Amino acid sequence: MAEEIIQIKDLKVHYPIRSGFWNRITDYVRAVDGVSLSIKEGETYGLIGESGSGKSTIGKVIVGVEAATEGQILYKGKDITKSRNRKKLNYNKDVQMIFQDSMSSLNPRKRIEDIIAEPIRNFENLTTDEERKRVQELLDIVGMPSDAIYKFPHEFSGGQRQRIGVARAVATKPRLIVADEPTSALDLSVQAQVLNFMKQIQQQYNIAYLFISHDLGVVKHMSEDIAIMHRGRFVEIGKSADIYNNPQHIYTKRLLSAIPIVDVNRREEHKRMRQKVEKEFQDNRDKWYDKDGRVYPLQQISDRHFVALPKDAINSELEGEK
Ligand SMILES: Nc1ncnc2c1ncn2[C@@H]1O[C@H](COP(=O)(O)OP(=O)(O)OP(=O)(O)O)[C@@H](O)[C@H]1O
Repeated sequence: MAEEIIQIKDLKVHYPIRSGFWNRITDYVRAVDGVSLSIKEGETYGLIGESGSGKSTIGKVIVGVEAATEGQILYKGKDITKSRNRKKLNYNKDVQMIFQDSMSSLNPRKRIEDIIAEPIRNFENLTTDEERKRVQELLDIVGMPSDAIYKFPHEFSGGQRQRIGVARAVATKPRLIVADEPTSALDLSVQAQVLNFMKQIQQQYNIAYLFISHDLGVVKHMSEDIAIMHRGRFVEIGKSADIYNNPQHIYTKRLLSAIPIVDVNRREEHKRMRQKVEKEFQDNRDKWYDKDGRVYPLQQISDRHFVALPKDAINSELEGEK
């Protein structure tokens, strides 16, 4: 069985809000408020939530561009919030990121050769010929022509730039890639191509992905395990098939009901189902959320399925156990 490559334990990221003449801290944005997850080697973990739920912040802490307020991140069992462990484990080489917006994440003034070679230069001492060979291999892997090396990012389409972003992320032969909405800026048909070759590369190189998206439909095709996030906390986590077939939290049900359906004959039925789910959500939100509008801690409901059950359900279960 695959080993866990990364474990996040009770991660919190709170950003201070300053105000007033003295610019004092008056409150905190609890962007991430106590989440735990683990990703196995070569597997994809899907992180789903609407805008502002805290998904990108988790990704940023993993790649080290944001700091954790509390909690631990273990890579191969070692806490990488300590810089000596990051160095010892080659963490910065092994963990890479793919961004949503390839136009702003690829330097517009650099040629593709330099963009892809940059991470290699940070970690390896290759000759110019060796480096060019590696860059051309990487372009080949993501299905781009070899003369792309002489061009600049604006000379490519969005889908092609996303491929270049993937080639760059794969350049250091990473073990884990944080993919933050990698296809949400692309047309549907191009999305499918990019997702397919991300899967191919994963199998070829045994890379694990943390796949971040607001789109449940996309994550379903990519991930073995998923977490649904809302206001900094996990609402429901488990095997993606279990959550899709048997969602338990009213928020998850609402997200699933919002996925558009293709079959025109079922549109009316789907509309009625959406209205029913929305009513359930509005009628019951006080039970499922605390006074700050946050979900309660996760409870295990079956082998790998955890749900942030309402407080009443937790209390009545405890009553039952007495
Ligand atoms: N540097 C920061 N300072 C203060 N607040 C921040 C900072 N970065 C993010 N936030 C806030 O933290 C919350 C979570 O942001 P985050 O970007 O992680 O959400 P997200 O789910 O990835 O959303 P999106 O899909 O829109 O990127 C938001 O309320 C955001 O405004």
